[in-house]
Amino acid sequence: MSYYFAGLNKFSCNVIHTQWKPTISNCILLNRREARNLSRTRKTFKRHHNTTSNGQINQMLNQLPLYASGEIVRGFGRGSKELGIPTANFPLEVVKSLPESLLTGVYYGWANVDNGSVHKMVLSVGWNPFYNNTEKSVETHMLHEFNCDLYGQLLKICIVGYLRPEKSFDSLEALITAIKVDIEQAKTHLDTPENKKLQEATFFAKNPSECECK
Ligand SMILES: Cc1cc2nc3c(=O)[nH]c(=O)nc-3n(C[C@H](O)[C@H](O)[C@H](O)COP(=O)(O)O)c2cc1C
Ligand SMILES: Nc1ncnc2c1ncn2[C@@H]1O[C@H](COP(=O)(O)OP(=O)(O)O)[C@@H](O)[C@H]1O
Repeated sequence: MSYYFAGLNKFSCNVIHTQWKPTISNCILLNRREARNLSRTRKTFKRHHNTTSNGQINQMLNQLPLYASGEIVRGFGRGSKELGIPTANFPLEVVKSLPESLLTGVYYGWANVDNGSVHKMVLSVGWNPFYNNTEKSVETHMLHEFNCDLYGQLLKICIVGYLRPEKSFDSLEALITAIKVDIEQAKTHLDTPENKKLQEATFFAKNPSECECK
């Protein structure tokens, strides 16, 4: 079988790729189908960001899956009240610690809170052009109903794939519709066997030191 490689960066977790192929470090092995998916994502990305160079696109996509964690802090409170789509926000230091090559836009992946069950998620990275935010934010909406708020708890995310760039919209309804489409796309992408594997990542377990995270 032919293999293709996607590099990981310092935010990634060793155990993910060592489970798959212990002899090769800092790489993910992709089979032909996965490599085709990556190439398709690259083309979608290029269509949306036609000013972005191939180098930038490759750099961004090659670092996925990308892992991050931090305490959940307050945002503007619009997610629940205006959109009906609550988003758990990372503090500024976590936002700043993410690689600059992670371009702004909408992503999908996996997330858990305080080492609990791992849920599908959609993620917004950027300045929310519809609201013209002045501060960059990284906001996670988990596809799960929580019966309490999560402020102060530990959020861990694994960013798996890219969906689209951030946009401004003519109305709040248009923004909500776009996010609902993102959610449906995320559900489908995360159901593929290669993406489902990442839900089991040791990164999400209680004691991260057990997974040799870098
Ligand atoms: C999947 C997803 C896609 C989003 N896409 C956009 C977008 O295209 N443009 C935008 O201005 N904001 C976008 N947002 C961000 C929302 O505007 C933001 O989450 C909302 O304003 C709540 O912010 P708050 O947590 O500060 O209250 C997106 C959020 C999510 C979860
Ligand atoms: N499914 C969910 N995904 C993300 N956050 C959720 C979810 N359900 C409840 N929450 C809670 O709602 C908060 C987000 O609501 P939101 O109105 O966007 O407020 P904020 O602007 O303070 O982030 C999260 O910080 C979390 O405490």
